[in-house]
Amino acid sequence: MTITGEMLIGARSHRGSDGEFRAVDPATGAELEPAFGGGGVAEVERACALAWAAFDAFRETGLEARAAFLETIAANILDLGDALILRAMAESGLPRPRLEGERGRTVGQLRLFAQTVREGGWLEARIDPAQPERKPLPRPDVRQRHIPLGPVAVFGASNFPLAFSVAGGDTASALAAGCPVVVKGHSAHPGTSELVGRAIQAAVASCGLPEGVFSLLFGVGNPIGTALVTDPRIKAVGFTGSRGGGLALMAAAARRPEPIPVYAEMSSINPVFLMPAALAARAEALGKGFVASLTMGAGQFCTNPGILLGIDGPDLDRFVAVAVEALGGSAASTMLTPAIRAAYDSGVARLSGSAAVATLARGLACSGPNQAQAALFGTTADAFLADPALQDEVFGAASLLIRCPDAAAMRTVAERLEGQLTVTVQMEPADGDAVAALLPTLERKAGRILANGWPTGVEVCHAMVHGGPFPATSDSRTTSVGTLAIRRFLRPVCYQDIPAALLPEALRDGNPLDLWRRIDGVPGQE
Ligand SMILES: NC(=O)c1ccc[n+]([C@@H]2O[C@H](COP(=O)([O-])OP(=O)(O)OC[C@H]3O[C@@H](n4cnc5c(N)ncnc54)[C@H](O)[C@@H]3O)[C@@H](O)[C@H]2O)c1
Ligand SMILES: O=CCCC(=O)C(=O)O
Repeated sequence: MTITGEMLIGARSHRGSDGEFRAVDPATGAELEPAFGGGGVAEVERACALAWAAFDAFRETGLEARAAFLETIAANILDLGDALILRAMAESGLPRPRLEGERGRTVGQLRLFAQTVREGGWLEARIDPAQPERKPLPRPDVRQRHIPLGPVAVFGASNFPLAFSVAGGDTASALAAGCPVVVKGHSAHPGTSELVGRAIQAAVASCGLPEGVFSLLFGVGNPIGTALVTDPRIKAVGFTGSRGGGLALMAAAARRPEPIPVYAEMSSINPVFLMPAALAARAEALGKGFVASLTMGAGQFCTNPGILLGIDGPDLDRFVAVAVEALGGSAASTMLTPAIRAAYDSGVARLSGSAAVATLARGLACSGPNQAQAALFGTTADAFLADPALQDEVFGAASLLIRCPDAAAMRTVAERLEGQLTVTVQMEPADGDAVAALLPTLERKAGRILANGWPTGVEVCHAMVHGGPFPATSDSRTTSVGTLAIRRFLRPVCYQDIPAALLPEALRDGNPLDLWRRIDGVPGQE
């Protein structure tokens, strides 16, 4: 399939005329063909008009039809073959195994949402039958189902050009909910975005859906994103990116005459608590495991372990010695974009320039453009508590070890942390009491709590929470990975004393969709 540099607006391909840009191969610095035409207000207007026109029909598609649509997208992505992997490698600098794995994750995510749509539990159908004889007042017939919010704007993330981009979790969960999607593609991987976008566009056509169900827009700079978020037909936003970008879009959405939710995943340093018995039992293995997680994907994971806490002592010294050796031998890696590399360098300079921070190790020297060295820094609990800037995210393979004098200091630092996507405790059974004392704090700080794993590597499943309190995300009640993500794009509607013939299928007597429903408070398949 040829990459044309065009946007996809409903069924049409369209070249924008508001400037142009090219992808850059971060490993070489070379620009990649073709040039992509930038879109503006006119393209946003067209895409949103089509999305709104498609909404009522799309939201009433049958469960099987919508599930089949998601599965067709998955099949179309696989049919792109190696061309997709080669383009994504060239645009991201990420290695083939990573991208092939990410393609599998993207396809699996679409199929998991298809299964979820078919099951229908997301409708959360509830029926409280009328009780005309009730005294002193009769009870009306009250029924509830969830319906989609409306067209959703999705911002593709730079660091996962497949699993968090055009057909990523935000798009998959929004489409599963019955929401048309307008994607603002990331300028770091426009060719990858166009290929996947055409896979979705083809699925819309082959499944007989209204063309406005999906559009893909590109723009030069930020104006197009702001125009999209402020278009009145857009009813929610999915975003993964910088804290600044997320906050700006949240502000734009809040200023609208009709404010809308922006589900932004922004920043997290994912603290790892090295508990005493775990260090005593396996400090060396923990040191190696930490460095492997830190340097995965050049550290460009939102789940990257950016901070470690341990209690001072010889076992922590054992951990440091192994981590320093492992990190010191880690090869420099190509980062996604010059801007992300510059942000990383700036963060590393800030830490290494702090009088309260020691540089414990740096990775092997860079040997090509846009490469970055891993870094491990150390400080004390007191110094960390004295300088809030020390918990600012450094997006990349850099981490800060905090030496605590005792468990109480570890708990004090934990209380001071901002909201996180993940917190991890490396523990042995003998650490149980200490972890129990920490857990209430950890629950208040994070969306996901791990024991003895590493935060990088998010399982796409029903129980996953990839979210957390601000500033990890804009809404701690949600997740952007896992089937609960569909909830972000749904709202409940109550039907009171509505004539049976006018009720949606999900709420009709006889349960024609064979759903699990809550009848008079009792769950079942009546
Ligand atoms: N939390 C995460 O998972 C994650 C992922 C990638 C990047 N990041 C962070 O973001 C930084 C920059 O990387 P990035 O380019 O992916 O993120 P970014 O926030 O700069 O851009 C993400 C997308 O949002 C758009 N955007 C950003 N700010 C905007 C604004 N004010 N108005 C309208 N649209 C806006 C961009 O055009 C892009 O399409 C990284 O250095 C890192 O700190 C975080
Ligand atoms: O970068 C954000 C998502 C991280 C992720 O999905 C993973 O760790 O697998």
